[in-house]
Amino acid sequence: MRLCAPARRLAPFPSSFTSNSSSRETRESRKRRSKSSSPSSFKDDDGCGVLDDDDSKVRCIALPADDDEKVDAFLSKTRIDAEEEDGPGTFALLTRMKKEDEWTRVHVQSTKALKRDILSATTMLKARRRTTTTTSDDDTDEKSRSRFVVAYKQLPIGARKKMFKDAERYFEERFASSSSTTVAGRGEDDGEDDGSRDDGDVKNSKSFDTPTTAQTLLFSSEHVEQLEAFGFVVLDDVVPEQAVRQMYEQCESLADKLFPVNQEGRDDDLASIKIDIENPTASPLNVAGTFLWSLPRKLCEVSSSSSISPPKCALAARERAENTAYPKFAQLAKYDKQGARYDPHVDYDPNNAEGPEGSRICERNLTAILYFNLGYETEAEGCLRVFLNQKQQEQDEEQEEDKERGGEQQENFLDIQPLPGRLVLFDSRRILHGVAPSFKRRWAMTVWS
Ligand SMILES: O=C(O)CCC(=O)C(=O)O
Ligand SMILES: [Fe+2]
Repeated sequence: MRLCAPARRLAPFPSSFTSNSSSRETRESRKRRSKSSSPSSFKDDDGCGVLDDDDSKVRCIALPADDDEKVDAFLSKTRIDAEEEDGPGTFALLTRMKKEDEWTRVHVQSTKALKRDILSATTMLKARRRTTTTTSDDDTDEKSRSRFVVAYKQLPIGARKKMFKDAERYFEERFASSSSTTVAGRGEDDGEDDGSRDDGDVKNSKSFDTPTTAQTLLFSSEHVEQLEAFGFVVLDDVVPEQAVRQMYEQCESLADKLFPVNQEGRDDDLASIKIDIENPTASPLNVAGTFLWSLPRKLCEVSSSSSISPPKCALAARERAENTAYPKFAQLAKYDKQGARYDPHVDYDPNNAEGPEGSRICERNLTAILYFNLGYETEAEGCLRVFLNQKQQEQDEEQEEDKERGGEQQENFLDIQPLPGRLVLFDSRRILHGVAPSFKRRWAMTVWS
């Protein structure tokens, strides 16, 4: 296995795991907000407009699709900007596609920086509109119909999920005659944890050749022993090159459908993909997800055929993976910005029981990550940084000292390159890890079983 040379001790990653810092909206800021946002009917001069729906308490804002300045000015005027005290919030967003005359619906949830989220979503939708609409003889008509509609409402903490559902219903009734693409960026995430809740789905319109399946013969007893001893194991080329390529292509086709987590300490964009394990070859990423969900069983099988006890994390993961009542999701993550990273964290949080049973953070046992990064073969950036646990580190240091007295001390982490077809498995409850700054688009699929 090719690993990056251990870098310096990790300075820029503060040990901030999950942030729970979203401040509650104060009475004053609510007052300010309601004073500053008065209109009660849809005004449409300037291409901007606001509608407050008294019954649903949803505020709906229409923004021109082609004028960033106007959008910016309007959002500032309505005071949903990052400077204002961060209140929990929810919004959803629609744009109208010209040709098919369909609504594309994008959901975004946010507790912070609402304006930034809206702007990045509008930018993305504009880009998508540009690539999907052809030049038309009826440009005026397109302009008049192309605008973004944002519905949002400020909420007390804890009420977000319900509100999100309400906003969704509101959109359905008001606008959505048909929706061509559904993107669930952050699903039921309440925006306060690591943003990787397993919810929502991405339906991909592109059709693929029948994907090649991932390897079935995978683990040796050494791999299982490594997982037990170190808490993690790395396996290369678990997916044939052709299959990695198909997976990579599907990732790229979904690139503009992912949403930023907007959480301190991480810069990835996410989508949660529903995995149909009954129909593994439904799409290349479904192959990948099915494969990742099959790993706990494989680990246990290899253990029993080699007469070694399966690692505890694998046993617990198998139970979860094989419970057919639990929905199966995989997280698709894209690190796209220059220097995008994910600070050190542990995937498991015993206190986080949000979401449906079977996909809660407090239930995670085994983390399985598959990389699709064609073009990363020679890069030493965007490594998965695994911190060696103390016990192991002490052992390594002792050995090192035995070998070369006075030699350089062993670093306490290992950098693992996100190479295409590489699989990394680790104990979700034991392993502290992060993503070192990446300077090239980086794709990973993760399943927590
Ligand atoms: O993509 C990776 O290598 C790791 C990402 C990660 O740690 C996570 O999403 O929890
Ligand atoms: Fe993680």
